[in-house]
Amino acid sequence: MGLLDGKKAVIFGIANEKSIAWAIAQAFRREGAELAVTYANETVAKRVIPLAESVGASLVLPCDVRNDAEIKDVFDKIGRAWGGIDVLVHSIAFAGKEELKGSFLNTTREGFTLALDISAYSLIALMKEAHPLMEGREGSVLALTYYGGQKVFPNYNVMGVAKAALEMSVKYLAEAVGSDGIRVNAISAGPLKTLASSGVGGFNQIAGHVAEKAPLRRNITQDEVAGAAVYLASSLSSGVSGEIHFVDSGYNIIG
Ligand SMILES: CCCCCCc1ccc(Oc2ccc(Oc3cccc(O)n3)cc2)c(O)c1
Repeated sequence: MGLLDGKKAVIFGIANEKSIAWAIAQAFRREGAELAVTYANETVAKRVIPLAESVGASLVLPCDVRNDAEIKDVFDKIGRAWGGIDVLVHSIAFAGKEELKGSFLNTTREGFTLALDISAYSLIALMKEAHPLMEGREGSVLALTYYGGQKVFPNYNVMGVAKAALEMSVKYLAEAVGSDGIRVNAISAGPLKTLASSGVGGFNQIAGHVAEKAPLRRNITQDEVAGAAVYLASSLSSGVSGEIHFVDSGYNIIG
């Protein structure tokens, strides 16, 4: 008896075996969910397709979230195959590498626009197409965020602004779709070594600081984020919406 038995879940953002989204896919499968997986581009395809097959994904589709036609195509295909969606996981972000180090003052208009488009607006773009497939199914939408969207972490720069926008979008979306029985939440994960984190200046220093100062005196794992994702995807969290749920060894409570 799995917590997600019979649930149809689409997961955006697996890039490789270190991805948070990959740990979520495995945990969802263990709990009985049926999976659809999307990948950003042909570069990551060669890693994602074998992973998706190994976890028995029913659908594996390309999706560049900057492209509204591709997003529409993904949900058309899922709608035809499944008739509906119960869970949507958004684990997507990007900023130019030159924006993720040095002074925030160096942020460019195009760097800002790109980061906000991919890392924040994309949740709204996905929800617009997913909404008709999710209404009335007590659906759950999950996004991934970081504390740098609430407090300043040098180098995180424009990604912090994007995460602030993402977190408020989670709340406005929760209000917009709540009457259709759809919940929208985010998991704010502590620093994790992923393909993405290699692009953020000062990552190792922050991860070391967390291990020293966080209540649990250690960094978290992808699997711990996945456990919270199962809870937020399942009916155990049926009363929770518009929430930013920290999985960070408690670091965010430290002054
Ligand atoms: C200074 C803060 C250190 C802790 C950062 C924790 C973290 C690690 C990874 C995170 O996810 C991303 C995703 C994409 C991203 O943009 C990238 C990643 C690699 C290359 C590149 O050009 N952009 C940056 C961070 C994230 O949002 C937060």
